[in-house]
Amino acid sequence: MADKNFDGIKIRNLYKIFGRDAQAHVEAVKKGLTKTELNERFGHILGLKDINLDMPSGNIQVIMGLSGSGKSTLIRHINRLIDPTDGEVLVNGVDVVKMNENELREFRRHQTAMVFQKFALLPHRSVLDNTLFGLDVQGVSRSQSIDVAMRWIERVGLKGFEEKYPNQLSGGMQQRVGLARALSNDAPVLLMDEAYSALDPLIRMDMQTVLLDIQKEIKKTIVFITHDLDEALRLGDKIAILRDGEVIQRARARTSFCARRTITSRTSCGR
Ligand SMILES: Nc1ncnc2c1ncn2[C@@H]1O[C@H](COP(=O)(O)OP(=O)(O)OP(=O)(O)O)[C@@H](O)[C@H]1O
Repeated sequence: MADKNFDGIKIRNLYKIFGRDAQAHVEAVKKGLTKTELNERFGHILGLKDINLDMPSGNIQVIMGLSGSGKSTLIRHINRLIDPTDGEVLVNGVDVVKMNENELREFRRHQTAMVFQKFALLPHRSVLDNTLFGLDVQGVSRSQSIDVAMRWIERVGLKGFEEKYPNQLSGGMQQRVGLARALSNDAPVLLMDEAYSALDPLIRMDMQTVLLDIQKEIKKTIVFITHDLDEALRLGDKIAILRDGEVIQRARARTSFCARRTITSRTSCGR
């Protein structure tokens, strides 16, 4: 289970500029150069601009926004699949940006797990073997890892399917495997990038229920990206909305009246 002393995720003054000479333009962006100007004058793309977010331990932080608003860029900074142009990404008080290669490898293995939109299952591995994958990478012994994997397979509702292969499962079932694999790692941070967007609406709701149920028990720090307002309001303890790489609104959810009003009226309510 997640460490009670885990200090959550704090993102401070994060900027990402895509292009060959990104660093040369960050001061100008800080002084007000817009995404359009940066692109037209210098051929660089502004991915993120001055992102500041506090994601407390045990919360589900939803990131919403239209296509191209910067959601994937943001979540990929948390496990440093993308290096920022400027700023800090503090996970449990440690700046991921400053980690060396070894520290980063250990951090990714033990502190974070990811669930992907397209499931990212290995087609020639069974449900059990897919679920074991992260534990194999962590070097956990087989006897121990099988116990852990079987527990999560059961918890996500796939007991009896351990020996099936991904192509023998529906999309919803495949995503349950993705979730079981991520949870088996027991990392305090769970990153979910459009994890449910490929699922049919009823299955999607089902998976939201599975996640909320499990979260009551595991209390991970979850970052969940979605395009869908209803999903955001159902899942999020906190919601941040991005546009053109900037946070344009924040809301607390599941007090959903306030959040829905906030999102539709473009004002702020809660931090
Ligand atoms: N490797 C890259 N090189 C150049 N520009 C990029 C790169 N990755 C992302 N971008 C740009 O950064 C901005 C944010 O993209 P990002 O993929 O994070 O958006 P998104 O909100 O996740 O979109 P979607 O919902 O379509 O996945 C966009 O303008 C995009 O074109």
